[in-house]
Amino acid sequence: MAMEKWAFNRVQTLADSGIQTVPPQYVRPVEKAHHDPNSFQVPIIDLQLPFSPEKHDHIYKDQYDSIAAQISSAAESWGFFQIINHGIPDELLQRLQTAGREFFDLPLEEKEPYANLDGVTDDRFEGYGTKLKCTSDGRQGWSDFYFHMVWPPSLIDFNKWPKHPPFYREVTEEYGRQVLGVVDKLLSAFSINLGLEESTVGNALGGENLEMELKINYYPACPQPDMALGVLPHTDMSALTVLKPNDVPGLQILRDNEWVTAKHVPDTLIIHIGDQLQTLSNGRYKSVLHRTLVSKDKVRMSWPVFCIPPLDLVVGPLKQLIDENHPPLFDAMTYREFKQRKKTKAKKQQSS
Ligand SMILES: O=C(O)CCC(=O)C(=O)O
Ligand SMILES: [Fe+2]
Repeated sequence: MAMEKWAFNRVQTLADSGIQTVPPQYVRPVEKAHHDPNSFQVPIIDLQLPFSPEKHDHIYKDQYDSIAAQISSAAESWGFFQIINHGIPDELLQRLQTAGREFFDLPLEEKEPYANLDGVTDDRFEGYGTKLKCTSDGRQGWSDFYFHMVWPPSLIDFNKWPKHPPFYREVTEEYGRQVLGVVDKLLSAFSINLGLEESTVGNALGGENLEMELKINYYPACPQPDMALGVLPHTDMSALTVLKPNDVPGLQILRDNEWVTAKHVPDTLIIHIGDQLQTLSNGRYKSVLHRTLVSKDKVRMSWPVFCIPPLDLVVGPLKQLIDENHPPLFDAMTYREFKQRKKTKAKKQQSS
C-alpha cells in the first residue's frame, strides 16, 4: 500500500512511531563534549539606522559606515552573525512559523503529494522531502524539509507551494519580499566594505535576477538527541542565507575547530555567508561550516532563505579585488556548474 511505501522515509514518521533508540544511519561519530551553549554569543548587529549612505546626510553616513564595518568584520571572522531591528514585523515572522508548522502537522497523506524525489538532479529542487544518504557511510540527518522558490516572482510555481494552511501563500510571499529588502542592505554593506560601488556585489549576483529559495527544516523530537544530528556539517552553496529558527536552540558552527552552539536570541535573524560570497570576495568573507543538534522533547524548525545567483551566471572573485598580491583563490564558474561540482564531490566521498 502506498502509505507503507512512505512510512519509513520520513523522519517525522519514524519519530512519531515512538521508537526509543536511533537507527544506525542517524548515529553520528563520537566526538568531544560540546561547548557550553550559554558561553557563545554570535555577533549581533542592529540595523535600526537608515541604511543607504547616499540617501542620507553625513550624520547617517558615519552611523552607516559603523554598521557596515560591523557586518563586514563578522563576515570575515565568523562567516555568521545575527541582526536585530531588521524591519521584518514580528507578527509576520510568527505567522510564517505557524504556517510551516501547520503544514508539517498535517497527516502524511496530505504532505506526500508535494514530495520531491530525493536524488533527482533537477536544476530546481522543490517540494517536501527527506535527505537520504548524506555521507560516505550513508549517514542521515534527523530532519525532513520543504523547499520552494520565493523570488523572483517569474520563477515561482505556486503548485509547488503548500496549499494548506490557506494563509501559507500570502504570508510566505510577503516574507520573501521583506527578506529581499534586508538582503539588499547587507549586499550594499559588503560592497562598501570591499571598497566598491554600493551595487557591485548585488550586480555580481545577478542584480534584479538574484534568486531566493525558502527551505523549511523540520527536526522531530529525537529519543537519543546526543547521538544524532539534524543537518550534517556543510557550508551553504548560496551567496547569503537568512535564517529564522524557532525558539529551540540547535544551530552550531565550527569555530577554532570546535562545534559551538549559537545562543538563541529572540527577534533576530541569523545570517550565514555562503560559498558564492566567499568566492566573490576572494576568500575575505568566510562560508561557515555549520550543522544542527536535535532535542529530546521539542520539535525544532528553521526557515532558511538561500540567496543565489541565476543558474547560468558566472561567479568568480571580483576583478577589482585581484592584483599581483591578491591572486584569485577560486575558479570562476556558473552557479549551475558550482552546484554540480559540489554534488559530484559529495558523491565521490560517498563511494570512496
Ligand atoms: O536549522 C538550522 O538552524 C540550519 C539549517 C541549515 O543549515 C540548512 O538547512 O542549510
Ligand atoms: Fe545550512
